[in-house]
Amino acid sequence: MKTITILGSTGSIGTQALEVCREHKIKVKALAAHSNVKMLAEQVIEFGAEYACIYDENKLGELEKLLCGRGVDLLTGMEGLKTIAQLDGVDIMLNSVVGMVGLVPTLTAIEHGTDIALANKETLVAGGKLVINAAKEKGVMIYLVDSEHSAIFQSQQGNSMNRVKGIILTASGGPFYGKTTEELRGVTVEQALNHPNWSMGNKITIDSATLMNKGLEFIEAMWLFDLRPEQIEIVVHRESVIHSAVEYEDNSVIAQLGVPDMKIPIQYALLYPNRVHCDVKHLSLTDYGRLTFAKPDYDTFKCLTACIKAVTAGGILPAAVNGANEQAVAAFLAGKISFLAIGELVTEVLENTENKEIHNVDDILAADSAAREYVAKRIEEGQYQ
Ligand SMILES: NC(=O)C1=CN([C@@H]2O[C@H](COP(=O)(O)OP(=O)(O)OC[C@H]3O[C@@H](n4cnc5c(N)ncnc54)[C@H](OP(=O)(O)O)[C@@H]3O)[C@@H](O)[C@H]2O)C=CC1
Ligand SMILES: CC(=O)[C@@H](O)[C@H](O)COP(=O)(O)O
Ligand SMILES: [Mn+2]
Repeated sequence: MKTITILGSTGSIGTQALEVCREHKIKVKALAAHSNVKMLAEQVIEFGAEYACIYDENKLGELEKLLCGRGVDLLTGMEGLKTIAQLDGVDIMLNSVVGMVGLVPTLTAIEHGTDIALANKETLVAGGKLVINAAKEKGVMIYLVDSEHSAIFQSQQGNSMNRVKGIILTASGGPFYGKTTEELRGVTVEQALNHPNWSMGNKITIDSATLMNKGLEFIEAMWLFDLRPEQIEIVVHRESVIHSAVEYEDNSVIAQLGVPDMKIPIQYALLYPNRVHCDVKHLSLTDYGRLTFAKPDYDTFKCLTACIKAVTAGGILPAAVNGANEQAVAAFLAGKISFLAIGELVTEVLENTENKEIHNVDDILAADSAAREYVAKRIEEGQYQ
């Protein structure tokens, strides 16, 4: 029986991962959330976890009350996440927290030699070089949860002798596909959260609407599959049935398909290499009738362009655009800035960040903080309402 830990167990990925654990009898040793103390306590009780971490210290007292007398080790803050990342006897740590906060726990688990199932894409965007190098050095496996990267990985199975020419990274286009900048002026949070195909947490759903998500995934793919920017073609595929594809040297293209349900890649990551029953709908291609493909609109969706420019330049710029985006998305969700301001702020940070090489994790954290401060200041100045 496999034993896992989950950071971000109360979120969209975390709760679906626990469904997989329930169905496939995976032992859950530790769980962590940010502030949803009630759901965390319920999960800890149901799955018999030995450790529980609530990141927000102010909620620790409440967690103590909810888990009183159960012999669960209670943790908080970054130290708590790092403790979970270094537990012995764990086969896989699923990192499904949202945002850059996942970077240090990922590096800690790798250092400890624990395999990782990675949903937390911001970790690779900001710290790809450190994460990949550390994983190689320690011989740690990174199982991929993001649907496109799981699809690329799945499309490579049995092809280790074959040369990859490039990949096709599919994008749904989000709720605002086909809209002009003028039409995007004044769109609401509710409209931006209305993803056509996927049910996900708020931050990634906004990233899908701005196409930042595809920019983050472009960077993620470069690190995971050792690709150059020109080897990645982004294709808008409105139906989200083809989850991405790999093109080989002979121009043969191998893709992974399925209904848009994260249970498939989550289960594949946790049970790899086994394919067993998964509680999702059957894919009926005849019900779809036809599948469509188009080029993305790089002018309107500025975040996508900013990500590609950032990763092409390298250094701290991917961390900077990611930090700017995290700050801007939080402000948009809080009703402080417009939808279009997200792309403008991310671009502004890209253009105003002096690039540097990354030597260690502090370089990444500093670039992230500087970008966030820049965005917060611009919003405070009233530039982006
Ligand atoms: N949802 C999806 O389908 C997909 C998501 N991803 C990626 O997976 C990650 C998670 O996404 P998603 O599940 O949608 O996000 P959600 O917002 O639904 O969930 C985020 C989870 O992270 C927890 N969390 C946030 N900050 C911390 C922290 N500092 N310490 C501990 N826990 C924390 C939250 O706890 P709390 O509930 O207490 O706030 C919650 O459990 C993101 O990086 C996203 O890009 C990738 C592909 C698909
Ligand atoms: C489910 C998943 O992996 C998301 O990252 C998804 O890709 C979002 O869809 P789009 O960014 O393509 O709209
Ligand atoms: Mn994805």
